Parts: sequence; structure tokens; C-alpha cells
Amino acid sequence: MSKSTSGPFEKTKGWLDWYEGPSKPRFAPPPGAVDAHCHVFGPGEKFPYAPERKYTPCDASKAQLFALRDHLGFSRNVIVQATCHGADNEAMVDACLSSQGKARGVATVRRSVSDEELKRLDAAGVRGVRFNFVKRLVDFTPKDELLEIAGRVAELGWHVVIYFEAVDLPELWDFFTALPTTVVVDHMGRPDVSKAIDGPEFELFLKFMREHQNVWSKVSCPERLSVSGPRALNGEQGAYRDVVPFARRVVEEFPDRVLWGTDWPHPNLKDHMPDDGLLVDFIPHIAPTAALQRKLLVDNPMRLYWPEEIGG
Ligand SMILES: O=C(O)/C=C(\CC(=O)C(=O)O)C(=O)O
Repeated sequence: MSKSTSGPFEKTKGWLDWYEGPSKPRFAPPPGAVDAHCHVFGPGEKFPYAPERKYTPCDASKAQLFALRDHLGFSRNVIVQATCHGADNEAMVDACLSSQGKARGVATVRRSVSDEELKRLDAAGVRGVRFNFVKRLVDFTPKDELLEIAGRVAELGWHVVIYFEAVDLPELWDFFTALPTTVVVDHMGRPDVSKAIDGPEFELFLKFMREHQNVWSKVSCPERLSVSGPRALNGEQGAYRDVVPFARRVVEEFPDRVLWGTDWPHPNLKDHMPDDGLLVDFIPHIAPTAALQRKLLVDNPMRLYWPEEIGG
């Protein structure tokens, strides 16, 4: 059954709804595991979608997110502001505030944001801002504006999450390497996994991480990056095999600077909607040892989002 979007909103034509009734993962995440990339959408009647949005999703509430967290065997969430909510962070903030300390957030802010507002977001659990360079998702924001924001949030101890396509890394290199705080790359900078893993494009990404110790990466979203599948559906235990070598390379070379997330409710997928239980079963393919899994799912996200709980 198709899920709805509430309030005066109608889903983007062809929108794929998140997967209902995900399987129980065979892989049991270590205790305290963090889903470090997920979103909440609306509900639209309570938290309206932004006028400048490029898509209108189906609603995906905090209660549904927290139920998924528990079902998958995770303990915490990092809720990332999605572009359909623009710079209105209220749905994400509301979810963090209702989570009993089990969710932290990444916000979108404009240059006009006041110091008081940044403090309010910090108190709600926000620990980073997201700069999105994916052209189908956002309009261009001048780099000087973003640098100014980065400087202000660095003072709060926040980091910057960046989302871009692999082909754009050369052009964005100088800007990214000038950011004055920890930088977290979404989905490994979206490599084209039909290209060679040791080809110039992915090598540039590895060089970015190698030469800049402040750069971290989410090894998430195989369902977006995969070209040859198979899909995480119908019990498939070897899903998205073409993405595995790329993600595994990043996990093995930078075990202390990687994060993983479901990306639920998976905005803008065009081809299929994955079973989130099977997405969790992807993890041991990219982090094959218990030690790597612990760093990826517990130690690293705790260091970045809940340092006070681990004496950091
Ligand atoms: O959810 C993601 O990480 C990826 C997205 C959506 C997005 O980033 C956004 O709307 O902010 C995408 O590739 O369309």
C-alpha cells in the first residue's frame, strides 16, 4: 500500500516509499550501535516541507524511525537534515528532543542564523551542519557564505557534513581542504563503482582522506551507488556486491574515521526500495572483523556525536 504525505503536500511523481516490514538482520550489530545517517520527513501537516525543495517525499516520522532502530538492533540515530526541509530544522530537532538522548542531529543553516539559534540547536543535540553540492538537490550557495558558517560552527565543536558527486571533487578540493573543522563525507563521495577502484577518480577520494586527517567518510548507501546489484530484497545476502570493494577499502584504510547509516527513508531512489534488514546484513561484507565493526558502528560515531559519554 502506498504511504501518504500529509498536509497540503503531494508526493513527487514516481516516489518510492520506504520499505514496510523489513526483515530481521542476520548480522547482530554490536551493543550500542549507531545508525549515523538517517532522516525524518514531516509529517507534512506538522512540519511543512520547504518551499525551495526539489522533491516532496512521503512522510517518515520520528516514531517510525525509532521503531526501525529497535527492530534492526541499533541503539542510536544521527538524524541528518534533508533538503526537502530546507533550513527549517524543526522536524529533526523535534525528533532529537523526543529521543531521550538517543538521537543527535546534523542541521542546515543559512548565513543569517543567529548565535542564539545555533545555541538552541546545540542544546537540542545538533553536532554538525550539512553542505550539499548535489545539483539536483539544492541551489548554489556561495563558498564564502559556507566558509563563514563553518567557522562559526567550528567554535561550537561541530563538524561539517559534505555531500557531493565524485566528478565534482577536483573542483571542490580547495574549498573542502580549507574547512576549519572535522569534515564528514556522505556516501564515500558517491563513487562511480563501474569504474576501477584503483582508477584516478576513487584514488583522488582516498588521497583526500589520506592527506587530511580531519576527513571522515560514511560508507553508506550501496543501494544508491550499485550499478549491477543484486538488490537488498527477497532475502539476498550478497546485495550490491559491486560496492563492497570500495567501501571495504575505505573501512580498512581508515578504520577510525568511518561511519555507517541506513539512509532511511531513502529519498529519491528511482529503481527499488531496499529491505533495511538486508542493508544491515551488508555491513559484515565491508567491515569483516568484529574490531572493525565496533569502530564503524560504535566507537567512531560515539567519538563524534556523544564524546561526553565516553570521556571525550
Ligand atoms: O539521503 C541522502 O543522503 C541522499 C539524498 C537526499 C539528500 O541528501 C537530501 O535530500 O538532503 C539523495 O541522494 O537524494
